[in-house]
This record gives sequence, structure tokens and C-alpha cells, in this order.
Amino acid sequence: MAAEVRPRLTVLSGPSGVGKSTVVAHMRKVHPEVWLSVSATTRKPRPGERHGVQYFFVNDDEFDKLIANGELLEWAEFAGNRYGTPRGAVLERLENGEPVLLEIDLQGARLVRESMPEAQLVFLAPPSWEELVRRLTGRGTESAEVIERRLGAAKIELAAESEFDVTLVNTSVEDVARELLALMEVV
Ligand SMILES: Nc1nc2c(ncn2[C@@H]2O[C@H](COP(=O)(O)OP(=O)(O)O)[C@@H](O)[C@H]2O)c(=O)[nH]1
Ligand SMILES: Nc1ncnc2c1ncn2[C@@H]1O[C@H](COP(=O)(O)OP(=O)(O)O)[C@@H](O)[C@H]1O
Repeated sequence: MAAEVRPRLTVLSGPSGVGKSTVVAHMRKVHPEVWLSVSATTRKPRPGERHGVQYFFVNDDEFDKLIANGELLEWAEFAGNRYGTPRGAVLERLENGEPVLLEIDLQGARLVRESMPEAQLVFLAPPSWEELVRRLTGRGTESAEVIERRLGAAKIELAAESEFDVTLVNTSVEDVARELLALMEVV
């Protein structure tokens, strides 16, 4: 009997500022072959962010078209902007048996769980609420108002931790990156 080829779809979620991007960047430095889906968003780029690298930065009309054409695997509104996962690239890699990582919010994780129940959902948690506030504020990329909105969303996300298959606490970026790679069966 042929060995079962089980493509891994892993979803990484967690409150804004917990360190998702930092962990993923570290993981890809160590294992550049790990593929991360690049989402489309209506959010404006932060300094240093480039179209097609961190996100595909699109306007509202373009995002509407992506939805209308069925090009998004899932999408959600988060803190006043829309974010969505392009469907084609993800499915292509899964069909090739390659591991796929999505870094998306709680609403997106729930949608993926419904449409692809075999996906594994990983929650990245902060060591404490105070540390989360410190990281989000310390990053210095958002206004006080946007930080408040994101902390409001963070409370909802933290309350949903038990919906996930695994929780990783982001105390050490290196440790979490290693644990995530193991969950994705890359190492
Ligand atoms: N549902 C969904 N959420 C996404 C997608 N891309 C990014 N997000 C989430 O949107 C939220 C805001 O992302 P971003 O503006 O980059 O802020 P950051 O997480 O604080 O760096 C985070 O929770 C991301 O994980 C997507 O394609 N779909
Ligand atoms: N384990 C960690 N210890 C200390 N600071 C961290 C850690 N992980 C991330 N950070 C810092 O926290 C801030 C938010 O991280 P970021 O990766 O942008 O979060 P997210 O993508 O979840 O919004 C950044 O300034 C980052 O350098």
C-alpha cells in the first residue's frame, strides 16, 4: 500500500504584537524552504514593508474583486482593515505535498477549520498581558488609537485559545520557531 501523503496545512494565530512575524521570520532564516502564504490586505504598508513580500497591498475595490472572483480561501476584517489568503498558491503547494503556513487572525483560523478540518491550528500566546502590551507599544508602528483597537481584539483572541490544537508561549523566538518547525514536520 502506498504511504499516505498528508500535506500539512498549519495556521498560526495570536494577538497583534505577540511576535508572530518575528517567529516566522526567524524560522524562515533557518529554513528558507518553508513556504508562508502572502496575504492580501487593505492595510497601508508600514515603513520597510514591500508589496508581495509581507503582503499584497491592495485598495478596497481590488479586495472586493478578489472576493467576487472567489480568489480568497478565507478573509476577515481586523481592526478596520481587510485581510485574505489567496487560494491558488496554497492549494497548489498542498497538492504537491509541501507544508504550508498561514499567519492569520482568529476569524480566519475558524474559517479554515471549517473548510479544511485537517489543518492544525497553533496559537501563539504572550508570556503575560503586560508583556503583550509592552511588545505592541514597543514596536512603534501604530498610533495609540490603533494600539487600543488591537488590544481590544487581543482580549477576544486570548479568550479563544482553547479552540486551537496547540499553544506555544512566545518567551524565546528561537524555541518557538523550533517547536513550530517540528509541528509542521519540517525537522
Ligand atoms: N483572516 C486573515 N487574517 C490575516 C491575514 N493576513 C494577516 N492576518 C491577520 O491580521 C492581523 C493584523 O495583521 P497586521 O496588520 O500585519 O498586524 P500585526 O499582526 O500586528 O503585525 C493579524 O492577526 C494577522 O495574523 C489573512 O490573510 N486572513
Ligand atoms: N520572544 C520575544 N521576546 C521579546 N520581544 C519579542 C519576542 N517576539 C517578538 N518580540 C517583539 O515584539 C514586537 C511585536 O512582534 P511582531 O512579530 O511584530 O508581532 P505580530 O506579528 O504578532 O504582530 C516586535 O517589536 C518584536 O521585536
